[in-house]
Amino acid sequence: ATSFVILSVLYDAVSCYWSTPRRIKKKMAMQGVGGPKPRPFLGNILDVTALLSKSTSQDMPSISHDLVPRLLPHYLVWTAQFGKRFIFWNGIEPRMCLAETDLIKELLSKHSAVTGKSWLQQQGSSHFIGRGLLMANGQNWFHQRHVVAPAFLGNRLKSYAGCMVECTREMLISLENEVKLGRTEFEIGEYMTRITADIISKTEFGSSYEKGKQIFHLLTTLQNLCAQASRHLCLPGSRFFPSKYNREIKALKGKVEGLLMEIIESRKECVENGNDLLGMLLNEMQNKRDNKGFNLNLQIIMDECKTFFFAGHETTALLLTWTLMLLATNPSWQDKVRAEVMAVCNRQAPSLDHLPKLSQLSMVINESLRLYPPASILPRIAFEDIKLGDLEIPKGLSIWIPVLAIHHSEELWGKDANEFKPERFGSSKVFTSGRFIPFASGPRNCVGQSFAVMETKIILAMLIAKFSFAISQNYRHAPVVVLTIKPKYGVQVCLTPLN
Ligand code: HEM
Repeated sequence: ATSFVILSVLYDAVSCYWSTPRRIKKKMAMQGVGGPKPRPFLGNILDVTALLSKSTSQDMPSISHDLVPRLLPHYLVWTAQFGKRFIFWNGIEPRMCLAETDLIKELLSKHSAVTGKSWLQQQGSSHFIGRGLLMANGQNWFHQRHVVAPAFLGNRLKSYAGCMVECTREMLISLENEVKLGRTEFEIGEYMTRITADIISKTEFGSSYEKGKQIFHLLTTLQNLCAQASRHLCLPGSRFFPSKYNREIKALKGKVEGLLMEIIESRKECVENGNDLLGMLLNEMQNKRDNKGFNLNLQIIMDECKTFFFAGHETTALLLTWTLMLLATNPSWQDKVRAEVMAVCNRQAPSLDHLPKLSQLSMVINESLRLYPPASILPRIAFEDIKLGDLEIPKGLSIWIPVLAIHHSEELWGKDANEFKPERFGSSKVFTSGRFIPFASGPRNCVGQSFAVMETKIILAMLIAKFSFAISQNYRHAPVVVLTIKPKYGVQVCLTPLN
């Protein structure tokens, strides 16, 4: 029996590290899809790192939005060499870059049930978000999505607006107080990170939100540690090494889950009344307890809570930060949006009736999502052989959709693709062409999209009505990618209160 186990482990290792990737490579090569030569175990990781460290070694010379040469230099090098479709290797995982919008649309809609998140991705994030919705696959994903989606729709979604307004009011008071004390320059990204954390903590945990914020603080540290540790994942068995990272990760994970359990325990008696996200999940767990089907257990509930924070907090903060940078450097659009907010809201806090009327603001937000999409890449893996357009995609192939490159493509957007021109979102045609995918598309799109847009509109409308802002001399334009697109040194703006 022991030799059988050893043989089967050996077989799995050879299959995972050698024969499967080579089978995939051969099948794609036969269809004319080539790519750069990989190194053993590391694939093309070193090529990507070298190109990126060169392209991001300095700040951008001006506030230009031409981000692809800086943030996806490998995409440019390899498309020039191999065409629109090419395969590169992230360690042992072959990845096909797919930039054709009709094929992307087909993949994300028609094939959503037989594609999902790869083992490598799940491993990289397993300690901080586990198998929450973002990393779930197959039937588990399907059930989790059905449980979670109602929390982001209709009246439930609307019920979060009051909390968003309240958190923004608090932020504006603190900004006003600092201005009164003589401060003029603010790193606005810090404020946006804090307000989106406040909002998600309150909507997730209701009255336990202070403890929620403590959890989120630990989760951020955990996420950074996991990002560092995942660089070594290409080495077989590395996740089992008792390294310093792995020990720290384990300890932090235990602390986060301990605190989450404390909140859950304290809520046991009042589960029925929970009108926050956690309450909804706990209710669902009680209702379905006797069902034979999908079991929403405490571990999944904890993973879901961590996932909402991870997926919803930094992305929205970055959307707000980049939009403020764009408005600070385009004063005519700032004036236009302010005039619209004044006309629609008439010095009141934005209400649910006001939000759809803020069309100039929507156009600016969309243009910001196009130029600076927080999620710059969409990854998928094929769980079965798929026929995609003229391509036969073999089971096990990872597909890498370069959202940033699609959003900046001159072929798709015209010669002014790298310019800030919100007016291009004046027509609804933009949304059907498949070239605008900041929230992905199809059944597995962002479940929090409406939440994020509502939050962004409320915060920006309230901020723009209180302050005018200009970019500071100290701002250094240096976007970098660390999972999301970030301003390396923050965004410094000078605020002037409006009367
Ligand atoms: C501007 C803000 C946001 C952006 C740009 C964004 C973008 C995205 C994208 C591109 C995906 C697909 C990822 C993939 O499948 O690889 C996604 C999924 C997801 N997002 Fe968002 N998101 C934002 C805000 C939010 C918020 C506020 C929440 C929740 C409170 C949220 C929760 C999720 C979840 C749970 C998923 C996984 C959905 C699934 O796989 O079914 N997101 N988001």
